[in-house]
Amino acid sequence: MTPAARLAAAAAVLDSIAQGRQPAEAVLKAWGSANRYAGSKDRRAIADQVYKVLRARGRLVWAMGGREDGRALVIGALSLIDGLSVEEIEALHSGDGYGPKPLSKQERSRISATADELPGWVAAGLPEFVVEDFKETFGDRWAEEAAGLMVPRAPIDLRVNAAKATVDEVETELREAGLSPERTPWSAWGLRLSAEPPPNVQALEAFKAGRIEIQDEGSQIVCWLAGVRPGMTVVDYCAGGGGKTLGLAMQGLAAGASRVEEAAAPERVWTPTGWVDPPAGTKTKQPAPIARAEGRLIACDVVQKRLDNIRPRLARAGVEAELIHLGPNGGGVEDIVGTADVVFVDAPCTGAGTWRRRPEDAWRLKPEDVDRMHSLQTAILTRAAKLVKPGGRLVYVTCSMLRVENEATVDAFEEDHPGFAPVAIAEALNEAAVTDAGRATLSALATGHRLRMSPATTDTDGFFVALYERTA
Ligand SMILES: C[S@@+](CC[C@H](N)C(=O)[O-])C[C@H]1O[C@@H](n2cnc3c(N)ncnc32)[C@H](O)[C@@H]1O
Repeated sequence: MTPAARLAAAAAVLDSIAQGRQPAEAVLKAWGSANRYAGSKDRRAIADQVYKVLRARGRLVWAMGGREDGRALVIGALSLIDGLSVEEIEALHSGDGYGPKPLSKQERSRISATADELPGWVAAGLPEFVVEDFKETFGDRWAEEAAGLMVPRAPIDLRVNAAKATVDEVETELREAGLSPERTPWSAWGLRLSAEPPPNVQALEAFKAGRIEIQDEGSQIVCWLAGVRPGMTVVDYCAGGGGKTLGLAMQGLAAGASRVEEAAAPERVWTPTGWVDPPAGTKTKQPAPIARAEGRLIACDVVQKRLDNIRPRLARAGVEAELIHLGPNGGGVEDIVGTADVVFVDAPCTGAGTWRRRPEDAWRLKPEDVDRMHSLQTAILTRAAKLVKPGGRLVYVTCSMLRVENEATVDAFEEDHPGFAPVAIAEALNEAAVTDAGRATLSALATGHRLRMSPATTDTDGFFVALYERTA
């Protein structure tokens, strides 16, 4: 494809992203499948152009006089981000072949204009109501936090599965596969891969055999703060894709079972009616060992499909868990009420902490979505709290950076639940699978029982966590 044709394709992809709810990555993949003539270099160049625009969208809409279509945003990016002259941009818009049609008078005048003074929220690259929330939360540091959220190419973090390997073993294995993993600074079980060039983690033997999972370091840390120990009853109340379920399971491994003997473990396969042993002599690709945690691990969700999707992940990791499909008002867990040692609430949220990976979500968010999330989170936390036994721990987590979903939600919970006492993050870190640097840094960042991580402060996705112990 010519450079001009790639620009036209990027504009079309941006229009599809704006019209739907699909992640940008999925839209790009679909475009690639529908346009087989595009080679890998073309697809890469188009993806780069698309993400460049998504990360600077607010600024580009502003520069292009309020236009939000893909063509205008691509033209704006060529001028504002790539620094191309009007003539260079015109040359790419000759209308020849599959390239975009010539610039209109209005487009030419927009990119010829000297840059206006940008309002703060436009310069920050976030929606205006988000910037207001950031100012309240971060004070003078708001712009730094906002910039961190829109940085390109967030690294890819892996969590090593203690049931199957050590960090040293996986690090060696990945190096032998030609990758350059580094230890994550805070989580003791994390390895970090550069996003450039993008590694195909799912194709790695270590992934297929369940020795690693893709999990942001911040997400690993919130699991370690749950304080799960062997023998406990642990409820992952909003289990979703099961990422945290697997992290929690790792903490619950009995000391003696922390490494599974692959040869000794029976191979079992998942069928719709449960786990069965395959007939003698059958070879199966199912990862063999089940690292049986002592106690109970229960993963709940209101969406059955999400629970179904956890099964292969559990199987790959060699973990057993009970899966419970919750009713719309939390029905289905009556027998657990007041019995759980740990209830982990990874609440539905706007995902504003992950915008460095999915910048398109920033522009889809409406203020009313955030308020709706706050109400849902408060209701879920209240329901989930009932499952905690006296002396047990309640963990509230979001991957949002917004005060309304974090401080405001736990403020409301604390006011209505005097029987839940705060547990200091610093105290929880003493038992957590973190490095010495992690213990020091995260303790210093915490405000008592609340901790906020972010791209700007911890180089992780944005996470908020609050810890409680049921005292009455
Ligand atoms: C942030 S996601 C969980 C991500 C997951 N813990 C992980 O690490 O992969 C939130 C989940 O909460 C679920 N959810 C939404 N409403 C709920 C409710 N009322 N009760 C329990 N879970 C709910 C959603 O279906 C979604 O899967």
